[in-house]
Amino acid sequence: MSVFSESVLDDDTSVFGSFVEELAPGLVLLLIADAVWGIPKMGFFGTIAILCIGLVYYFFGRLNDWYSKKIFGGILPPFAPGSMMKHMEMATCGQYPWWLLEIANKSNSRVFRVSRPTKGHKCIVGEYQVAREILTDPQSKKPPAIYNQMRYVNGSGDASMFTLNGKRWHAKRRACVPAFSSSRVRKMNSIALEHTEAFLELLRNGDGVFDVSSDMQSLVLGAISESAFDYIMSPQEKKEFSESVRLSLIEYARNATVHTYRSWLGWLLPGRRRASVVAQRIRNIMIRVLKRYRESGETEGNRGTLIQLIASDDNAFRNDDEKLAQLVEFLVAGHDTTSYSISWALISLAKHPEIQTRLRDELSRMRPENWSQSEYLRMCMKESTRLNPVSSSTSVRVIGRDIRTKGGYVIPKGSTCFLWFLLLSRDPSVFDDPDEYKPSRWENPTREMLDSFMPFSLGARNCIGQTLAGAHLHTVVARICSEFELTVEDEGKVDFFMTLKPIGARLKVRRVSR
Ligand code: HEM
Repeated sequence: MSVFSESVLDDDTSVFGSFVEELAPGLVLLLIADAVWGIPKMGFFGTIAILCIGLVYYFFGRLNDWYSKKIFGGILPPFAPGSMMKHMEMATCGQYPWWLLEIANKSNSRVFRVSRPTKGHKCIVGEYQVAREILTDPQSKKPPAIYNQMRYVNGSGDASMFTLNGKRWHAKRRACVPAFSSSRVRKMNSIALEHTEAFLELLRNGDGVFDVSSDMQSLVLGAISESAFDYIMSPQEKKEFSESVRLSLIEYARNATVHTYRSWLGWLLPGRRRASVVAQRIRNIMIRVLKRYRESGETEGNRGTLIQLIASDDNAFRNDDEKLAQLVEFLVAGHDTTSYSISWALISLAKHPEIQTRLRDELSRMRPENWSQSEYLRMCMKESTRLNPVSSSTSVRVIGRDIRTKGGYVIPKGSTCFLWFLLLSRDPSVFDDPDEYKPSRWENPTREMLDSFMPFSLGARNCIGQTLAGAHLHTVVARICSEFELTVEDEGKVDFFMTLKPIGARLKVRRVSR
């Protein structure tokens, strides 16, 4: 599978690049002044004065580092190589996680700062002790500047659980927790199994090849919509929803969080206009979901489902806009992550026939209702989630106190920390052969391995849907593998925005006797 191949360190523009960028405000002023008055009219001293502004700006940056050291009694984490422009370019391309992983593996610290044109320190965190400390600290907060962008995805710009801090977040979370009780997850999972059976029927009658990401997206979207919202999505709606989510996440979750000016320019930018149109389409689908629920009302069958809990709670969700925003969020957060996790698991098994055969043998010795207890299935799923954690970077926090890294650096209070699960789960000092798919490594895991594995994040803001995701992952993968032998027809390519996606990967299936 093609991943990032060009080495960042071969293209190290760090020293010269950051100097030029930090000098840039002075140069820009000079150009403006030249255009307005003409440099000759400004005179020699005027030109020097403007250049000095740039220099002061540059030295202030250096001074800031020195000052921080004085205040925090520690050295700030090192800057990642690469200029600010390079980082912004990489952060908006699909190869960003691999690029950061390469930086982490080649540098002496898995915590490093990156240059962004916004206030405060920005740190990439790839050290599990620091990640755990940040995620479990009640003083850590989600930065509104980043999470607020996600609000546009629902078409109204209204707040939802994922984007809020404080009391309003807590009320929404508490209202939705019962939808993920073990009995509800069992019911939801039995619907996912029905959708899997329908998919297997298509495989039996198909040409023996399937596009793993798009088929798993369709399967999981249908299953979550039916089981959590009591709504059966048409194939057309599924397609429209997936495509709209893709386009709106590219704009709001990726481009606008890096280029903050995009929010100010709004309708002037084609990407922003397009994202706004597709966000309305997402909202329209949810309006139909809510309308259908209201027509049928609360029934024995839908009691305790997400739609019933959200629609009937006027305190946690104060109006229809908030209800719709929350419904969108669940479908977006749930289907993308779960379907790509299933896809990665199937791809890993397809690439490793001996592991696949061992798994199939183990499943064949068990009754299907006991598959979830299969130790080998659990190890295979854990390993594919470690190797390709779909939510590689969804956790961003502003820290409420100074935090010291293993190497003795200090991340100062108020820094924005991007927690990269890919960097944790491929740390060579924790995992032997970190880039290899080896389920057996989980037979006797070390404490460090267990502590580095946090695909659903940690603390109060961990994933509310993790039990459902885990159940779907085990059920769908086990059911497909029990009947079909998988091989890779086309590896496709890896893409990243919000989640890590195996795009265009096609698997070949051959039916095995059961
Ligand atoms: C393999 C599948 C999944 C993965 C890897 C995953 C991962 C995550 C992660 C890492 C977070 C925390 C983000 C943060 O720290 O800011 C999160 C939050 C969340 N997830 Fe998931 N998730 C998955 C499936 C689901 C499902 C199935 C649902 C619901 C149907 C869901 C709903 C949510 C929601 C609503 C939040 C926000 C929780 C809050 O802020 O209190 N996720 N997820």
